[in-house]
Amino acid sequence: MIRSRIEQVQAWEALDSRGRPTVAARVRLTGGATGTTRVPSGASAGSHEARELRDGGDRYQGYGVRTAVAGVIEALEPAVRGLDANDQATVDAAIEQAAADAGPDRVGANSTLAVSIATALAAADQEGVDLACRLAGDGPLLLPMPMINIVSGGAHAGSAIDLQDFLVVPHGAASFAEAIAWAQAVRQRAVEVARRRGFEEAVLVADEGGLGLRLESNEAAIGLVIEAIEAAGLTPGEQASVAIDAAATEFYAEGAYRLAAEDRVLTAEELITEYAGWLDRYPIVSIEDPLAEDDWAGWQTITARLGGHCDLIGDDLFVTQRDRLDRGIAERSANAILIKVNQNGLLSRTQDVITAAQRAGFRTVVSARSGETEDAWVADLAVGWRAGQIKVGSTHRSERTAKWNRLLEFEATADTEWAGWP
Ligand SMILES: C=C(OP(=O)(O)O)C(=O)O
Ligand SMILES: [Mg+2]
Repeated sequence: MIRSRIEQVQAWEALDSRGRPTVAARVRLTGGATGTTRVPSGASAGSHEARELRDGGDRYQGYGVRTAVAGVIEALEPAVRGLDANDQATVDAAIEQAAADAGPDRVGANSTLAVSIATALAAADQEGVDLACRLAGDGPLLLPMPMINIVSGGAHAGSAIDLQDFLVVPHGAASFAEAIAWAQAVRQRAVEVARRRGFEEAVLVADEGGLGLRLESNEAAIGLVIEAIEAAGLTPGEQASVAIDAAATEFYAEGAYRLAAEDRVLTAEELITEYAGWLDRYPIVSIEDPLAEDDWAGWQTITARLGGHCDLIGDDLFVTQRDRLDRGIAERSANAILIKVNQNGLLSRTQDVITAAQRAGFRTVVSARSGETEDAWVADLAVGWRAGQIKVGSTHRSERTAKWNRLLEFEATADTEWAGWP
């Protein structure tokens, strides 16, 4: 008997970290192994992402996923039952075909990802190894450099400021554990810095655990992170620097970038000049989504101007889709990519995207979503695919610490390499 055949797929509604329903699934194999997962969900989602299916109507204010759960049971389980879970590509192809046959009103990317990931976890369970080891094959596991949210704005913090994330990158750390310890100290000090500036609400955390502060400008958030780095006893630029996720699609409309917190409207050229000024004044190692998802011309301009100075990471630009990445590589738009498996909807296709990006010399950052769960497998993806960097939120929310703790466990118990600043 082949013990790794898929015998059963179960699915149900679980809750994500925003308290919204999300699809959960369990895959059981003939040998008794199981894989269980809950899928994450974005708030500042790109419009070209694989679509998650939501019920609409009044139930859970339109956030229910009963239809997506039914899609797993009725459309996907019959398609994958009997397949070998060790053959992820064949399972994913069957999921993709069944999803296409059923149509987007019955099966969403949240349905397909649940089965795809649960299959990979079941196969790892059957083999008695971590998912990271299966993904790495014979290669060594690489612990990624973390970037950790300190100040939040945009869709994750009630638009307190316009740009979405101001993060710390502890690139001078000698190990992953030291990197987390430094980042945690910076996050802790940021609360004190904010209180000194009169922000009593600095105890409030945004969706990914950053501080949601109504600062006087977006640039002020950079200054606050730098001050917190210094307060933690670290040297900005040498031991720790700033990363930004502008999530610019969220403040772009009709050809212009509107910074509401500063009452300014900028063209792409003016916004690029703004970023260039920040790069002159502060140690900034990366800017994610500096421009909107379809502003390809702006992306070309910023990559030509600033690509030699920092990572320009495409999130909403690429949405972990191969065709958009290929265009970015050909046109020299961006020099790095954010990898979010639920933007794609299938594990093996996501692996194809990160492999293509690495071959093209792009930096790669595996990322969680703003709506997360206690699942930690995103850490396995980063380590097994040797991404080099990871972004899963702050050190102050347990759906985030689940991932940091998984990486700390890898460092303490497995044979790993430390990416350092890749
Ligand atoms: C993680 C992010 O946010 P969301 O999940 O809301 O898209 C992001 O924009 O990088
Ligand atoms: Mg982003």
